[in-house]
Amino acid sequence: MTSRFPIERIEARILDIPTIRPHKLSFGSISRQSPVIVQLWLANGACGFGEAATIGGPSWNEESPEGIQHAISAYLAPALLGQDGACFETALTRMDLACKGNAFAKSAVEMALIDAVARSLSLPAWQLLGGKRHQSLPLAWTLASGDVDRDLEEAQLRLEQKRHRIFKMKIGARSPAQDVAHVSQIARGLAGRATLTVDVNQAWDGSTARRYLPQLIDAGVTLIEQPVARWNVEALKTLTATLGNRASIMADETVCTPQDAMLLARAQACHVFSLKVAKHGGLLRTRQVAAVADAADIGWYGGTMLETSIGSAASAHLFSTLGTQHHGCELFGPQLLVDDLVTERMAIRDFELQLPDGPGFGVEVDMAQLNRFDRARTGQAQVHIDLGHRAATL
Ligand SMILES: O=C(O)C[C@H]1C=CC(=O)O1
Ligand SMILES: [Mn+2]
Repeated sequence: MTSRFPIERIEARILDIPTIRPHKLSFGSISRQSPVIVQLWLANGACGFGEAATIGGPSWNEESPEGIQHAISAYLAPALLGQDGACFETALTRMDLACKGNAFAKSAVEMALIDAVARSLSLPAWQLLGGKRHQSLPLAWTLASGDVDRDLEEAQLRLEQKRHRIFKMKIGARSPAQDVAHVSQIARGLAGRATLTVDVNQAWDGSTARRYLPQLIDAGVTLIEQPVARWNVEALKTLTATLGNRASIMADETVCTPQDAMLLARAQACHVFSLKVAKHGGLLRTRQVAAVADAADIGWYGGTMLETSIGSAASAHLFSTLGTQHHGCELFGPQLLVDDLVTERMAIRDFELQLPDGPGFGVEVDMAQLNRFDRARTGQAQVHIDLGHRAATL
């Protein structure tokens, strides 16, 4: 069989882009994002873009920007050069043979491949991913300044602008009692005008979660993300069974592979999966995890790793193809960054992200912006996270 879209060149670079304010999570505080941006050229001249963003270097999970860039240039790119770019599954299998794990790195390459092939065909990426079912999705914003007044100010503004009315609060860095007080104050300030989520990012053990989650639910929280360590499926299962009639439990770090999804589904250990293209290892594998959710009557949420508009648009194309049992999305990454890499961002109207059309992912990359933030040009140091008072308590 002759190759229709031979892959000619693949390049990966690390960018450093400051955030508009410190973003505080259970494991530390970040003040910049360091996405890896992939460019993939086909022999026909088409070029696609992909992105893998981590949070706090290798703090959210094992992969770091430096490791991702290395995996791509040393192992994944050589496995794909000269291959037919249109055979997406074969490309994924070749990457698996060349490299175990490294889901984020693979996702960035697969993204660039799908963008390049879709552009060659003058099609939106969603056309290659099953077809568009949603024109827009409710868009959440994360309140994570660490300060109640600042969080409330941010939320008020975003409500007035009709951009967001779902707010996710990052907790788990302070004591559970302090977190309950913080969340309750915000809930009182926004009463009746917003939906509230908390993301504990694995910080609590099972008994802390059993004791404090009911208090957060009493305060008005309706969706609870990854309250316990990613291995702690037993605790997730208990929380799902006991809190299920009052709030939904969402798995994030626990659900990466389709096998993780099966395990959670069999154990009835959550109500919702947070889907993230990077942790699932690409757009196609995110569809596999979503299919398990669908088959098990589990809902989905369009998650983010705080990508620029490149990775966010790619995720938006995929999310636009998924089923109806969703809890909206949080593709707000571009808004948290001081600047973006595309000429025009996806639009937000009436609290909803307008899901883009093509060609490819439907965003045009501004090469001057890529060069402006390129670590190879700016010579920035590899500083990713401030462990702050979390480390001081150890
Ligand atoms: O969900 C996460 O764990 C990571 C990320 C998503 C939104 C946000 O503020 O942080
Ligand atoms: Mn999360």
